[in-house]
Amino acid sequence: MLELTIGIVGATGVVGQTALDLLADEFTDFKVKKLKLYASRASAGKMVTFCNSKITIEEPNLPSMLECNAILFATEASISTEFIPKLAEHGVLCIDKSSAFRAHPSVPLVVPEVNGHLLNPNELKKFPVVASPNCCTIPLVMVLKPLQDKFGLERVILSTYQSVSGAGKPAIDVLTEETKNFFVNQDLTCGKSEIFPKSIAFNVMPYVAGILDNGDTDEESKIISESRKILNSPKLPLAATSVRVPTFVGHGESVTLELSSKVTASQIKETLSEFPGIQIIDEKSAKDEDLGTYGLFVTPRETHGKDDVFVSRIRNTDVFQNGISLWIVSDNLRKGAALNAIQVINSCAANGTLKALSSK
Ligand SMILES: NC(=O)C1=CN([C@@H]2O[C@H](COP(=O)(O)OP(=O)(O)OC[C@H]3O[C@@H](n4cnc5c(N)ncnc54)[C@H](OP(=O)(O)O)[C@@H]3O)[C@@H](O)[C@H]2O)C=CC1
Ligand SMILES: N[C@@H](CC(=O)OP(=O)(O)O)C(=O)O
Repeated sequence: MLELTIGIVGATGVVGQTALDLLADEFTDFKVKKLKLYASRASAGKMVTFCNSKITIEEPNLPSMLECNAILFATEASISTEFIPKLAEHGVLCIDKSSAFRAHPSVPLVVPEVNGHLLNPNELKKFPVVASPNCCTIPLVMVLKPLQDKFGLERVILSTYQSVSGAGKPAIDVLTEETKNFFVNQDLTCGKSEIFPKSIAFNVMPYVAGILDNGDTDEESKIISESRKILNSPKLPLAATSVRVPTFVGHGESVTLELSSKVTASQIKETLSEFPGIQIIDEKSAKDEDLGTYGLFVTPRETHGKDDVFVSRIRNTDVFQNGISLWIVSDNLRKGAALNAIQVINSCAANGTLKALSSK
């Protein structure tokens, strides 16, 4: 098995911490020979325990990062922009969780189950950078891809229900504080925090990141453009409304789509259940005792710590000629972020990319 030195930039954040958990689980096909952790100046010097060894957090710096075979960037886009081109030049595989390189024409935007064939060792040898999509894009394309391949995809209308962990660790603290304030001080002013423009506790907000000139939010625009790139369908009509809700982990997505041919709900179930990484929980006619762990449908909280993308509430709708509505939910920190990135490293270990890069 390939033994690798792996780096995580943003190791103290929610995505970085999830990546650490996943690497400690040893679910990967490669072995972590050495782990190097990076965060901001405020965290530099702190110790993190990983598999019984203590690792000192460093500020990102090129000499140290060049010791890595692969680095996961789980911090803001400006850090990726600063370091990734220099590391790539030296043959370090960079997996970027930020949005910095997602639209770059020479950078593959990869969900391994959907377009893992883009992890081509010959191409990655030239520029070893892989972008990992937005946490709503990943589960959405996991569901759209098998339907597109089998039935043809005409259009998509999406509304998201995004947990606060999508906005990082400080956002989890804001929801906790606002909730405590309500119960302890009976204070529920609709004031803004440093993270959200209005109070998020006991509220919902049709606003995830800034609003662009066309009226979409930045989040909506990313979901649209990234889905089109991954599905290789640059003109796919896709309308998205991103909504922040007061849950901690797990993003939900309500999707209505039009397919090119007439399809029943049971054909959709059959097709999706054959796709790796998807679980269908949609037993509306079952008796209570036969419903299993998740019951009739899956909620965001139930996905916490789970790797799969869950699909429920699959049904025909007459709003389009061949219309289908369904509910998607997954752990935004796992498949929506850290897990997808580690799967990319895994695939690059398996297909010879990392071996080719180390001999560069
Ligand atoms: N959360 C999610 O669901 C998803 C997040 N992403 C993307 O992943 C990235 C990380 O997000 P998330 O974990 O949620 O964010 P967090 O706010 O939880 O963590 C941010 C991390 O970045 C570090 N950091 C901040 N400034 C610097 C710096 N100058 N140099 C090095 N490290 C720095 C922080 O270190 P310190 O603790 O020292 O401040 C911390 O480790 C972002 O690009 C985000 O857009 C993508 C998909 C989903
Ligand atoms: N913005 C998303 C998470 C995220 O970080 O997305 P992106 O990597 O596209 O900025 C959310 O808040 O739920």
